[in-house]
Amino acid sequence: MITCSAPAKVYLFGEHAVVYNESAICCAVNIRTRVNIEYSENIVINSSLGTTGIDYEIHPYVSAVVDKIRKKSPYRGVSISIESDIPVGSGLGSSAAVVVATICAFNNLLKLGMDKESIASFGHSIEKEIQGAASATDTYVSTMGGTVAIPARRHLKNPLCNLVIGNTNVFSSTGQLVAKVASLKNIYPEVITPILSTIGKASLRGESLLENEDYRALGELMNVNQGLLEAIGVGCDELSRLIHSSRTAGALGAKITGAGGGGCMVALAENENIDAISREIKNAGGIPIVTGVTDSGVRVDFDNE
Ligand SMILES: Nc1ncnc2c1ncn2[C@@H]1O[C@H](COP(=O)(O)OP(=O)(O)O)[C@@H](O)[C@H]1O
Ligand SMILES: C[C@@](O)(CCOP(=O)(O)O)CC(=O)O
Ligand SMILES: [Mg+2]
Repeated sequence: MITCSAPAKVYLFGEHAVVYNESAICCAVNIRTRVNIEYSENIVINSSLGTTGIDYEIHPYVSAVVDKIRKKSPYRGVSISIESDIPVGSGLGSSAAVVVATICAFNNLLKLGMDKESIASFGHSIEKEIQGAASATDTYVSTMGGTVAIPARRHLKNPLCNLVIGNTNVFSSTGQLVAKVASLKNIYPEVITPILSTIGKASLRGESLLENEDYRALGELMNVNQGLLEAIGVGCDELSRLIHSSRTAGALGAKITGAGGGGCMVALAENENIDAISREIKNAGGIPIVTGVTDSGVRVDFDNE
């Protein structure tokens, strides 16, 4: 049996805009998905979503990995069992983490000899296949860990501040939200394109603020980014409540992370405000998760094959 795990991620800046090649800053965070794999008579995929064979309804991402690897290097069967601390369909990159950890597990079981760059780019091809348009950000950051400036893939200083995530517990499908932004951009290109490009500029400015450890300004620009995400239609009442409560409780900045339309927000917080922010997220109907950036991307946790 082999166990591989991969982390979730949050965007300090740039979700959605990054799909149109604008800049983004994305951090791997300390919440992980673990994938166990072993040889078996046939193909079994087990997760909190159910137990299936190859099944593009219930396990589209894992099924796509299984199919693609089988074409490259045929094998008889495997049993895959997934345990995850990352809420599914919540903007924390659960899809990227499960894809990257599954590829890593196959890589070790079948001795495919893939390096991390190949795992990340294989992961991106799967996200594109299932999600429709998809940036390479989630799969890259989940593979490599750390705080990464996109598109340069430059590792930045990890923020010394805390990250308080608030989960609305409202499921949102990334594919649908990406399609919604595409449709808005199609109808009003002269309005939406500059908004996406301004998000990219906020992100670029964020790179130097992060390097200078100017978290006050970083938070202020995260709030600007939030306004622009609202403008492209990916906000919702539940997210707004958590974002505004976090700011009232002292967050330096707070915004959606990931696709939006539900899912999670992230607040940048100094130590003394963590408890108040968590409490206010709870009072506003959300589930708080206090976390930090991890440098540990995808990894093998156990291998006795
Ligand atoms: N633990 C898991 N086990 C099986 N599939 C998962 C798991 N986590 C995520 N997925 C897959 O990823 C999908 C959610 O991906 P997505 O819509 O991109 O949201 P996000 O990546 O923000 O969580 C799920 O519907 C499921 O297909
Ligand atoms: C909206 C987007 O920028 C991020 C989506 O992240 P998540 O799947 O919601 O965790 C899409 C992408 O980059 O492919
Ligand atoms: Mg996803």
